[in-house]
Amino acid sequence: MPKLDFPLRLGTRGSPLALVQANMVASALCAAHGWPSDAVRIVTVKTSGDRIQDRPLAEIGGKALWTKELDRALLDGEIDFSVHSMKDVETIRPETIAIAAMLPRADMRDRLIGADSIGALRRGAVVGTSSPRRAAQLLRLRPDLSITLFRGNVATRLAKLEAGEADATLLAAAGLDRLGQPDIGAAIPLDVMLPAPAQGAVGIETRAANAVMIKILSAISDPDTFDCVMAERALLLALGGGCHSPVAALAQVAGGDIHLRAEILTGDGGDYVGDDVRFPRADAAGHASALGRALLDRASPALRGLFAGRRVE
Ligand SMILES: NCc1[nH]cc(CCC(=O)O)c1CC(=O)O
Repeated sequence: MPKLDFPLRLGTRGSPLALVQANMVASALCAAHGWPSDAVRIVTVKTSGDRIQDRPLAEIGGKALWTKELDRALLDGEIDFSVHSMKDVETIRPETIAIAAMLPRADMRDRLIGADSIGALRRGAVVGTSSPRRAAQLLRLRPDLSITLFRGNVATRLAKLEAGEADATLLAAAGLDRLGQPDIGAAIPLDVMLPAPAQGAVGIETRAANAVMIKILSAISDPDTFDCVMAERALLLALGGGCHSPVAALAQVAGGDIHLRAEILTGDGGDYVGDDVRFPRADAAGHASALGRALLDRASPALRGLFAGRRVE
C-alpha cells in the first residue's frame, strides 16, 4: 500500500454535533488500524449553511449548503476526507467525490420535546421546526397545530423552546444522543413519524481517485447502514427531492432483504401518499427508485406538482 501522509486531515463543519461526529470517525479509524490518536487531525470548515440562520433552508434552495466548502477543501487537497450527517448530503454528488463509508446508524427516530406525544400537545399548540417534512407530518396528524420557523443548531433550538418561542419542537434522536442528551424529549414511534432519508447516519467522503483512502475507510463502514441509506437516497433522487422536500423514507435490513418505507406530503399534510416494499439487496437502488416513481404516479396533482420538473429519470 502506498505510504500515507500522517496526520490524515479530516474535514468537518464546526457545529458541536459535527465535531462529535468527526471525533467518532477519527477514533473508529484509529482503533480499526491500530494507529495512535494523533494519526487523524480534525480540520473545521465553515459552510454556507452555518452562516445563514434567519431563513428556512428550503427557501434558500438547499443547494449544497453543508457540503460545498468541504468539497472544495477536499478537491483542493486541504483535507484527505470529510464527515457529514448523511441527511444533509445532496442526492447528486460531484463525480470526483466518493461516499466511502458510513458509521453504524444511530437511533433514526425523531424526538418531541415539550410534550410526551403528538397526541398530548394542547389544541392549537405552536411547534417550532424548519423541516418541511416534520411540519407536514405533524399537520397531517394534527391540523390544529401551528408551525413556527426554528433554525440553528440543536442547542439554539432548545434555547428557543426554553425562551417560550414555541410549545414544542422536534429533533433527531441521533443528534441529541450524540450530544449527550439521551433523556431529552420523547421518541416518536417510526410508524407515527417516518424519519428523513438518511437520518441518523454519519457518512465519510473522500476523493473518488484516492483509492488508498477509500480502502482505509472501508474498515469502519457498516454495510447494513450503507446499503439502507443508499436505497433511501436512490428513492429521493427518483423523486427529484432534495433534503428539504417533504419526503420521509426509511430502509431497514429484513433477513436478506431490504424493507423500504416512504411517504411524500404537501406542506400542510393535506395530500399524502405512502407505501412500503421489500426487495433483495442486489439492485436495491433500482427497486427504491421504482418506489419513488410509484408514489409520484399515485400523488394528487398538487402533490406531484411539488416534485414536478425536479424528477431525475
Ligand atoms: N438538518 C440538521 C441535522 N442534520 C443531522 C441532524 C441530526 C443527526 C442525524 O439525523 O443524523 C440534524 C439535526 C436534527 O434534524 O435534529
